[in-house]
Amino acid sequence: MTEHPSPSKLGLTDAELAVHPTVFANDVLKDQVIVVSGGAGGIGRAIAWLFARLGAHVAVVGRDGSKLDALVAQLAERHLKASAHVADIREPDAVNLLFDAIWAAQGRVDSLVNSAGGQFPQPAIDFSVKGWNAVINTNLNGTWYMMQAAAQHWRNHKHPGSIVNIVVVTTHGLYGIAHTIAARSGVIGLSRAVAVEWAPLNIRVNCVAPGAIETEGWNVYTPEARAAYPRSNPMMRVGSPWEVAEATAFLAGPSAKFITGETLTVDGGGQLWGETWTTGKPAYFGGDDK
Ligand SMILES: CCCCCCCCCCC/C=C/C(=O)SCCNC(=O)CCNC(=O)[C@H](O)C(C)(C)COP(=O)(O)OP(=O)(O)OC[C@H]1O[C@@H](n2cnc3c(N)ncnc32)[C@H](O)[C@@H]1OP(=O)(O)O
Ligand SMILES: NC(=O)C1=CN([C@@H]2O[C@H](COP(=O)(O)OP(=O)(O)OC[C@H]3O[C@@H](n4cnc5c(N)ncnc54)[C@H](OP(=O)(O)O)[C@@H]3O)[C@@H](O)[C@H]2O)C=CC1
Repeated sequence: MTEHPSPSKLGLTDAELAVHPTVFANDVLKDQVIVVSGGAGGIGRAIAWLFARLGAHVAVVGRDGSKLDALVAQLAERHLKASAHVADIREPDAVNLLFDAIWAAQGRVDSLVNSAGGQFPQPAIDFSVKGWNAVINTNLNGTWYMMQAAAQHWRNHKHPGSIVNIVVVTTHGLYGIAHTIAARSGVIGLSRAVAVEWAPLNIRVNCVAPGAIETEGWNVYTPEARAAYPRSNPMMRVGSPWEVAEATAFLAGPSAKFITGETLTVDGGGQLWGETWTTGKPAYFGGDDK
């Protein structure tokens, strides 16, 4: 994967996330257990901090154990409850064992937030089979394995639950990331379908669709593409992971107890106005990319 690292860190640091003001009351998720995939990434990390600060035990999931352990240590320093779980969401057996382990250790799971995911920018006409499969397996199949394992455990334990899937805004042709638009459209459709099937199990399923949110995940885009992201919406700025975290807390918790099958867009109005060119603006559209 080609990386274009920024000279400065993108997104929010743990020190900032520890004190960022929140609209929620301190104990709104007290005693709850929340699983956050991609919990050591940019958006997942903000979600982990917010949910832990709201009183939950946060089980953070990813492939890189050292990143997860470092985050759990940072949370523990502030007397916040968290545990680190290494798993590749593309491996259904590992995902099932993950939920077995969290239930065994914590005795409950209340919410699942799927923030693990990503893609690389490339014109669709040039996608390789391996590249296409990497994006579909991660974002559609991986998210599904997590959703199904969470729901099966809730059914077995006769416990209510809620799922929030972090997706991408799919209403525009977002140039250069067609594979992820396909995968995320699948997740949105799937969420709507199982919101109905799983309502009898007292499981709600919603999505949050972020616009351009500054995180280290952006290192897969060129500095020129990143510099243009503020023009992707009429607020003329990029979003913060905290803004996605608060929308996620709203949907995951009791504030959304009558909401299911919904997708909440957090994009500064980008669906209404703005330009997003993940591979640069082509000459055809008035840009200078050949
Ligand atoms: C309308 C509303 C307006 C809204 C405005 C929205 C604006 C949004 C702008 C930004 C959109 C989204 C941003 C984000 O989501 S950033 C945060 C997410 N994080 C990432 O994306 C991190 C990087 N991506 C990943 O890690 C992916 O998950 C990935 C699928 C690439 C990783 O999977 P895996 O580890 O399996 O992948 P590999 O590195 O092994 O690669 C597998 C094959 O994929 C192909 N590939 C990978 N990178 C590239 C590349 N840069 N170019 C072309 N092809 C690539 C390739 O075939 C790989 O195989 P090989 O290595 O063998 O060649
Ligand atoms: N930032 C943005 O502008 C936007 C982001 N999004 C989406 O929001 C989600 C979070 O994005 P963001 O936090 O910025 O991205 P990051 O790249 O910062 O974080 C993604 C996390 O996902 C984890 N992950 C990736 N693949 C797997 C896997 N197979 N199994 C387990 N964990 C995995 C990674 O951890 P590890 O490497 O340890 O496995 C990483 O911590 C993604 O789905 C992203 O596409 C949507 C719209 C815009």
